[in-house]
Amino acid sequence: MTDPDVHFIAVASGKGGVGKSTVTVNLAAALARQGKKVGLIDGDIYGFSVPDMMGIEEGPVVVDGSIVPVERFGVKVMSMGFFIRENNPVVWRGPMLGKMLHQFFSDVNWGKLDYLLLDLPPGTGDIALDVHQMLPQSKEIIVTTPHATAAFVAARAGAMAIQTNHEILGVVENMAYYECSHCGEKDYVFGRGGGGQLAETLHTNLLAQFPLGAPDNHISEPDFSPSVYKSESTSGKLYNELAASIITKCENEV
Ligand SMILES: Nc1ncnc2c1ncn2[C@@H]1O[C@H](COP(=O)(O)OP(=O)(O)OP(=O)(O)O)[C@@H](O)[C@H]1O
Repeated sequence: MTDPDVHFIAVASGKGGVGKSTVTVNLAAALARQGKKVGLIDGDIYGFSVPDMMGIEEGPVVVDGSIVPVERFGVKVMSMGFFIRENNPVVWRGPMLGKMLHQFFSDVNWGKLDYLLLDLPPGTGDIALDVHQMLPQSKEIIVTTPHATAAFVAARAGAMAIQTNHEILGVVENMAYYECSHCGEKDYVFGRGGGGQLAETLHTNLLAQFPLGAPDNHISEPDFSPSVYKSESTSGKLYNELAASIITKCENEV
């Protein structure tokens, strides 16, 4: 994957469970809805979850010696999850995982892409560092919840991005509030201000704030997925706005 026209965007977080993978798959789907050619690498190699979150049931196929990624919601996806039977844990050591990730870039037939998103493992461990170094040209989005501690820990992931010379596109605050479906009032159940505070610490912008709430998807729908919000839902619209601002940031630079 050496095409100079591809925008690489790594999505990082300090802590696990803040919604990094949710943000990655939804941003990828929203970019695809805006007509972009999008790839997604599930780099959370021990804790892969992207295929399940997107409702992918099939695996990639090999054509002429190269792996063809699975396409879902217009997004081409590669994940360690495709190569692990059932839901077994990955018991490989770091260097093997690094090699595997390398192959996701080199041996996969991505075709023409505008954006390649990378769901990083949480934190600042070896694999996160490997991935940062593997993609020197990558930009980054840092995901946090509004809680002050989450934002504090996420600042370390931001510092890693800066140390590896990755440009930070901005901060996304997930689970920012709960909006009452009856009266519309917002309840800041996990506290307030973490995203803004993190953006300030990293000298960047708060790009988006996503509310609490699972997608209103039903298993009987033909394109069911547990985690991709419908375009016309409240969160889906916010993801469309985030995708538009990412496109502006990435494509309008000189
Ligand atoms: N805005 C949200 N509202 C409700 N639930 C959410 C929201 N965002 C994420 N979740 C849920 O929170 C859980 C953690 O989300 P996710 O897996 O995206 O986090 P993560 O940061 O990638 O975690 P890890 O790095 O540990 O894999 C999932 O069950 C997901 O469905």
